[in-house]
Amino acid sequence: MSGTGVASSGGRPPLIALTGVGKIFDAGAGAAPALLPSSLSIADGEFVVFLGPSGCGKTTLLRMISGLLEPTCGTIAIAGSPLWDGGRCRKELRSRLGLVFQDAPLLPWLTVEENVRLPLDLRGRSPRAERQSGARAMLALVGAAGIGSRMPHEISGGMRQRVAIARALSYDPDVLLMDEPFAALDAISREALNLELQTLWLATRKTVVLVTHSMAEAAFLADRIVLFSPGPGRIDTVVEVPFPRPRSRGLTYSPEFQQMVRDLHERLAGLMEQP
Ligand SMILES: Nc1ncnc2c1ncn2[C@@H]1O[C@H](COP(=O)(O)OP(=O)(O)OP(=O)(O)O)[C@@H](O)[C@H]1O
Repeated sequence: MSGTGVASSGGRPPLIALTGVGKIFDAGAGAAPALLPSSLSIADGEFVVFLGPSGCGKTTLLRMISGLLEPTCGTIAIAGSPLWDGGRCRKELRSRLGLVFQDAPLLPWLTVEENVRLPLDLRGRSPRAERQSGARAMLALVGAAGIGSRMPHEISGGMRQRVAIARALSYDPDVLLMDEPFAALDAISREALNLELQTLWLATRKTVVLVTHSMAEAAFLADRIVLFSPGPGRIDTVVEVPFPRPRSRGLTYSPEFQQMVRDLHERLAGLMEQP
């Protein structure tokens, strides 16, 4: 396992460039920073995982990259253009970012297919038939073909997360931002979805930024793992994951994989012990 405190994307041009990005929620006296200034470059097509203890600012940083939350300091650039412009998130850049959260907020009065189609329907730029076929193709891509006419309460938690991913992909974003997308699932479903997410990523080569607490999930999915120090958090180290793809379930039983998980554990424990 190699690690570096320099958060670069290995010489490739960054799709996402974070420079000194930090956040203080309440700038009043005594307010503690949620994230200390942090820098990172993410290349087009990379799979990056944010890993760190609770409260270290992973979600805060992901929300800032998604354009939902304005940084207190620093700059975020998407394909070389600043995401924020005079306190406003630039819509044309935000539309290049797809979001998936832990509990997929599907609208309960719409069918699965209507939920997936919703971003396209709201934009209304393409004909209805095209939106319908696009939504079906996205459901097939995430392993949820044939459930389009069901209602959200009729499908399992794993299926709901698949639907949320299909919806995020429906408008063909360049980047998929995922905040603990599988945390609420049982271990078997989570493992299956990790395998499917890898397959999806290999097929689409979207840039993915995923937040997790799971060291095994990070080691299985990531090209690079970004380790955060505890609160007030900041990006501490970036670790390259050497395992070739496609990665199989068998990899997780190998001594190399288990060593990597142990190393991650020790690094995080070391960060927790720092004064
Ligand atoms: N809206 C908010 N207002 C005030 N403080 C906040 C807000 N959101 C987060 N924080 C604080 O910012 C810090 C970082 O929170 P954040 O949710 O980003 O951490 P995290 O690493 O994602 O944690 P977890 O892994 O538990 O989800 C925490 O101290 C949290 O209490």
